[in-house]
Amino acid sequence: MRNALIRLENIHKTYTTKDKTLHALSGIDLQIEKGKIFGIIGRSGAGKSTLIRMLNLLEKPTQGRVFINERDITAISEAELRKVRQKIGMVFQHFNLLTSRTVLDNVCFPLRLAGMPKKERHDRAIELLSLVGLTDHIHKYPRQLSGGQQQRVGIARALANKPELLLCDEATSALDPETTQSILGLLADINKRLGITIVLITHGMDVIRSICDQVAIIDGGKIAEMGEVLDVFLHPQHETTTALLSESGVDANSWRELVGGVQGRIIRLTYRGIATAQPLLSQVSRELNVNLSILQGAVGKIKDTPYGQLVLAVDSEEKQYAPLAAFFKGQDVEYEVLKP
Ligand SMILES: Nc1ncnc2c1ncn2[C@@H]1O[C@H](COP(=O)(O)OP(=O)(O)OP(=O)(O)O)[C@@H](O)[C@H]1O
Repeated sequence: MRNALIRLENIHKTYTTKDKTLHALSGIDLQIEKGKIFGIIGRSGAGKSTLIRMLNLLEKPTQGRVFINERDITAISEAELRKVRQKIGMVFQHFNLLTSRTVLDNVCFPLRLAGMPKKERHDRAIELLSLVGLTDHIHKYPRQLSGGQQQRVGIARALANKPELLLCDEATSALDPETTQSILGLLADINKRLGITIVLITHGMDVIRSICDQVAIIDGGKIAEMGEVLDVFLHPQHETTTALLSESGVDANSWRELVGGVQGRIIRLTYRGIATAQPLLSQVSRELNVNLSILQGAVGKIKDTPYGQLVLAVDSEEKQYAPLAAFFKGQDVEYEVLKP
């Protein structure tokens, strides 16, 4: 891949305890492009935390290699690794702030560790706290802030050393839905404005849908499926993906329950980048004299792209099917026959 910031090569992680050996990750190959937001989703115990902690080697692989900017960081000294880690920010589920320090001091802390002079780190921290919208709270203590505000401090702190990569370990799991959206909005903004690559792990497809460009679904320590979020949402291939989508209200298969009483063909139309296919349906129905009834429909937005997917029953003369397919293909609408 051109522009890969991260490349994992055949990563295995085995935990050995007294009475058993557990394969937390088995043969993970993965590339993450610079400037993207990459989501890792899976059920509890699938291996997400182990995987994200591999990216800064907080967790060392039992086998395999981790490359950042094509440099193998499994083969460098601890001192070099510390420098690499300074350029990787990390945001945690429970914020991990220093409770006895003010908001300002929390953000200054990593800068002090990096050896930045006092005045400079003060100015940089003020600038970062303004970026995350906390200018009015810099002298407060973490306990005086809401969960969302504490996470904003966590994000400002993670950005302190101008990282190239931001790792978010369930960054919104402890927050209510509204606060989750505002934190996701902040992360998307940071990605866009500062060009920082973000890797996040989550249990929720809604998080993936809101801000990610690419997604990997992991199951039992392996990658079940991986790709562009739009493709994975619209054409899930693996049963874990389908189950996770269905839990977040995206059920691509409910049309099957209606299919018994339907005459004619069943087709599926998928479109991206246009808000609604309604005018196309009216036009084709009029021009080709076909009756279309909607068995299932979903319209929405994935990140910034509107999309729709409609399952239709077509009542028509046999000779009209070919022009019908041609019409949609000509409109950049994907046309699939689900039942001939
Ligand atoms: N230090 C450890 N020692 C032994 N087993 C571990 C250790 N860390 C993780 N595991 C095991 O490895 C597997 C993967 O764990 P991991 O925490 O990566 O999953 P996860 O997908 O992040 O789960 P969750 O969503 O619940 O956090 C689990 O079976 C877990 O019990």
